[in-house]
Amino acid sequence: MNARERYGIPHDSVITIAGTVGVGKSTMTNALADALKFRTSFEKVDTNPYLDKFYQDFERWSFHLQIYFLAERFKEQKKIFEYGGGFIQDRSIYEDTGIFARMHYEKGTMSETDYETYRNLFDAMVMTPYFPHPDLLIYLEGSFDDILSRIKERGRPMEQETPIEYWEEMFKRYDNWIDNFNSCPVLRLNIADYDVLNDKTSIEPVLEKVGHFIQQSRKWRSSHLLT
Ligand SMILES: Nc1ncnc2c1ncn2[C@@H]1O[C@H](COP(=O)(O)OP(=O)(O)O)[C@@H](O)[C@H]1O
Ligand SMILES: Nc1ncnc2c1ncn2[C@H]1C[C@H](O)[C@@H](COP(=O)(O)O)O1
Repeated sequence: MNARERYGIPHDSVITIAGTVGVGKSTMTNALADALKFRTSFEKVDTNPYLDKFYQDFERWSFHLQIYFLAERFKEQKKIFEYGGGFIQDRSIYEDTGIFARMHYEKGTMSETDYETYRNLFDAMVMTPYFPHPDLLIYLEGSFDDILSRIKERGRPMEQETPIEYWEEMFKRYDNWIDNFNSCPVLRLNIADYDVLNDKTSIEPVLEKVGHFIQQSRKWRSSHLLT
């Protein structure tokens, strides 16, 4: 029996991994996809034509970058739908608006007009009854110091040159955002409680929780459709 069957995880599940920059989303995406034999949907950082420019000048490029990310994530969403699920997605579409666009608007590095335009587009594309929400959002959390060490260790030049206050602000916003998030079921995991890089067996308790959560949420969804 494979891991997916062992933990009762449906073959068409869609699981999205959320959390602040550097917390370990891509690593968890790979570990889960490998264990479940699912496809992956990654953010393409290296080929993003705006990301470097954005880190050099937030005001000039924040709108362009949000539109780019929105288009990319929407294409990925469509791909996941066309395959009929069975995906692990690195970062949710909800974080683009709930964290990034909002933060840049509130900090004054995105104009009100640009923010409104972006929000309207986001709501028209995503917040419709036709948008398939994931079965589960896995939220990765940890201490600010641990996350900062991971950003440093990974060493993307644009992130190294960004002031620490930017990461601090994002860290606080994530805390608040996840406490109020209700677009799909959430499983919170603390990065101190597993180590999928150095201990391959530490994915097992994660899979067990994932199976449990997805079964519960599917039962809930079907009973609400029936009534
Ligand atoms: N369990 C772990 N223990 C130690 N380092 C980790 C762990 N998970 C991820 N990392 C490291 O932390 C850095 C950021 O991880 P990554 O998965 O790229 O984060 P994200 O996708 O959230 O930005 C990478 O250098 C990665 O190797
Ligand atoms: N919506 C976004 N706005 C601004 N910056 C973003 C957005 N989504 C991702 N990013 C940045 C943050 C990181 O520098 C890279 C990749 O994110 P990661 O959390 O490491 O996967 O893109």
